[in-house]
Amino acid sequence: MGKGIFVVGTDTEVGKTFVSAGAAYMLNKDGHGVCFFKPVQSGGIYENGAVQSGDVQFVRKVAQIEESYERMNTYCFEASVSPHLASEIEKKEIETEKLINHYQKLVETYDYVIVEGAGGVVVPIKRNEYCIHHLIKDLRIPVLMVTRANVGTINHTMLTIEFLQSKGIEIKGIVVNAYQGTFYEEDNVKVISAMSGIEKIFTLGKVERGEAFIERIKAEYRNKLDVEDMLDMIR
Ligand SMILES: Nc1ncnc2c1ncn2[C@@H]1O[C@H](COP(=O)(O)OP(=O)(O)OP(=O)(O)O)[C@@H](O)[C@H]1O
Ligand SMILES: C[C@H](N)[C@H](N)CCCCCC(=O)O
Ligand SMILES: [Mg+2]
Repeated sequence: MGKGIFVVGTDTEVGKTFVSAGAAYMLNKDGHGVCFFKPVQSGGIYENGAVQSGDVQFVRKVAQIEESYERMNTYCFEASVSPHLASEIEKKEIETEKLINHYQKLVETYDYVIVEGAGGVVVPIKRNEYCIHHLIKDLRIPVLMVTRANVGTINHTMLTIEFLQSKGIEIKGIVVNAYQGTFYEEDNVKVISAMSGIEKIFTLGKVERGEAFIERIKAEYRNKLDVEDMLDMIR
């Protein structure tokens, strides 16, 4: 039986997929059996005549995961809105049992499973019923938080931490993403560290797009986050 970690963000577009890809790559390179799981994707992309999860495709590419696409994503909706609304628009009900079962199958097969939600932790999967944090509880796994580095992150990060702790969800660490080392970003990390008491806080730099983007992401990861740190969090 393997272990799972749920990558949560303080918002959408903070870099959950970016961080998941790097983490999966590091573990894979170190010889561990690792898979990525995106239970619900909204804002899917058209590929080979079907709507697919761009997050799954990105992580598979960076980490060279060979698992079939179907096992790595349960629901994928085209509308780029909250999952509960995307599912209503497309008249496809999300069965939460399915999400749990798919995760179970993966965690029985792999040493480590990296799960990515959608947006932040209070994003609804089913209207008035079930959110990302409910899924985290049902999967019984700890979380790795991804936060922005820039101005505004102290508030978002602390609110997310307080909320997760109030639900009894364990936070293994924080990745402060797209960190550029400005004086205020440096101070943001200090403040979050002191206010939260969370020991494992890492920073990942902003990788410029263009040629060899994937290779530069991998290099950024190798330089910043030791595989032992990653294993420490996920174990
Ligand atoms: N450190 C970084 N350097 C360069 N680009 C980055 C970095 N982090 C994220 N990005 C880019 O920013 C965009 C948003 O990141 P990402 O897709 O990982 O966010 P997300 O939190 O997974 O969003 P969602 O809630 O939609 O799943 C992507 O295009 C990604 O490639
Ligand atoms: C479409 C987007 N990229 C994500 N997949 C879903 C983000 C949902 C955010 C909902 C909200 O917090 O208001
Ligand atoms: Mg994502």
